Formats: sequence, C-alpha cells, structure tokens
Amino acid sequence: MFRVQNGVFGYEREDRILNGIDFSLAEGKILTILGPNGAGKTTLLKCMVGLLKWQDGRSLLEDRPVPQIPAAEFWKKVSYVPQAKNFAVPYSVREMVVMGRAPYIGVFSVPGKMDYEIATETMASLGILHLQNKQCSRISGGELQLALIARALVAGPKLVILDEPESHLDFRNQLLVLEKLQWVATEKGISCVINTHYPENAFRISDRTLMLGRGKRYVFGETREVITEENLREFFGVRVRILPFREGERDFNTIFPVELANTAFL
Ligand SMILES: Nc1ncnc2c1ncn2[C@@H]1O[C@H](COP(=O)(O)OP(=O)(O)OP(=O)(O)O)[C@@H](O)[C@H]1O
Repeated sequence: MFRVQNGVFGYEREDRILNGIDFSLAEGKILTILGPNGAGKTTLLKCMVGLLKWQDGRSLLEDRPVPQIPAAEFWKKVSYVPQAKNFAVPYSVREMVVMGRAPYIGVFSVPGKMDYEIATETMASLGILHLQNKQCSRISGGELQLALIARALVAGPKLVILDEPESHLDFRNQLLVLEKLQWVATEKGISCVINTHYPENAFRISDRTLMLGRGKRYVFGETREVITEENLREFFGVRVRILPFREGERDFNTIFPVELANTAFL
C-alpha cells in the first residue's frame, strides 16, 4: 500500500544522507525504522510523506506517486504523529483529538456532532476517554502519546507514521503504546511506520524493519532477518547477544548489549 522507490536525499546536495532507499509496506503491517542518532530516520519519515522532497526516486501510496495526490486527500489517508516531547498545546485532550478531523472540516467551519462522536469512540477504544477534559499539558507522557495516536486515528487513515512513540515512556507505558499500535494494525488494518531507538520493541511488534546506518547504508527486510547480532554491531557499533526465549505460547527476544565494538563506519 505504501512504497519508496530509489529514494535519494541530502540537506546539502553533495552530502546525501539517504541513497537508493527501496522498501514497501503492505496493509495492516508494521514497519520499524532503526538506526543510530543522526542516521536520517526523521528525515526519511519527512521524505516519505512529502514534507521534504526526494531529490531522486519517489514515494507511492496505493500505487500513486505522493506528489500527485492532492494534499486534502493525502492527509485523510496518512497521519503523522510527532514526538510527544515537542508537543505542548493549551487544549483539552478532547479538543486536541478532534483536531485530527481537520481534513474533513472546512476552513471556516468548526467540528460537528459527528466529529466529536468519532473522537469519543476513538478515545474509548484507546482507553483514554476518562482524560478527555484534562489539559494536554497536565497529563503524563504515556497518556499524551495515546492522545496523539487518537488524534491520528480520527481521520480514518490507512497509514500512520509515528516518530519515536515510546521514547520517554516508562516500562509499562511503552508496552501499553506498543500493544495499542499492534491493535491498530491487526484489528483496524492500518499500516504503521514507527521510528524507534529500541531494537527489542521493533522485534516485538514489527513485521518489517529498515535499519539505517551512517554513510548511506541500510538494510530492509523481515524484522528477524534485519535485527541480527551482526547488523547491530555493524550499524550501532555495539556487540550484542540476542537471546530468544518462550513464554507460554509466545516467542520473545532479549537483546543484551555486551560491549562497544570497533567498526570502521562509526
Ligand atoms: N533541517 C536540517 N538541515 C540540515 N541538516 C539537517 C536538518 N535536519 C537534520 N539534519 C541533519 O541530518 C542528519 C539526519 O538527521 P535526522 O534528524 O533525520 O536523524 P535521526 O536518525 O532521526 O536522528 P535521532 O535518532 O538523533 O533523532 C543529521 O546529521 C542532522 O544533523
């Protein structure tokens, strides 16, 4: 449903950060993007949705080149969730969530009954309805992240793109946000692209992973083929052990950092 073909980008023309990026994401699947600080993860998200312009190559949504899709139509199908830490608005959770209906509301109009009903339903499905009258500046980081996800969902998107949704959250809230995102993908059939700093989280919820390194290198594929001891050593400069274990019916992986590794690229 979404793909990037030969994506090339650099803030300075001669100094490219992204080179020849190719990947695709099917409906209802989760893609995580991993990589060290400064590798270009946020830049990739911005290029994907057209906030930055690819210098070569293109993004396609449902087989249509993104620049050819009218903005009003595009933002009904794609929602972008920024990092919660940069997000301080003087609104109640309910007002903030209903703003996600903007692509359906005329420039000179205000949200109607139906918009509020959709917002209420979405907050309830994410378990945050009890917060609806609280100010966004007075809720916890985890609650704010769920409110931002609710705001993204009220437009009824086919693709949600999230920039580090579980950063700055405690252990439990990380799990809560990850489980809600899995629910969004599997129950609602919405595809998700998630920037994360946590390989274990990527292992836990993603179908595909794109690991981005400095110096224009990347690997893309099935998560368990991309998150390997070799790739983590090469891309992050850390020697890790990946330790699989089974709990009930489910398989998990612990990724344990053993020591810094010397690599030519870092
Ligand atoms: N507006 C800009 N103009 C010039 N260079 C930029 C701009 N934004 C980012 N960069 C540079 O591009 C590179 C990639 O930045 P980006 O924010 O995409 O990395 P990232 O992988 O998301 O990093 P982090 O994990 O630290 O959030 C960095 O070297 C950064 O300094």
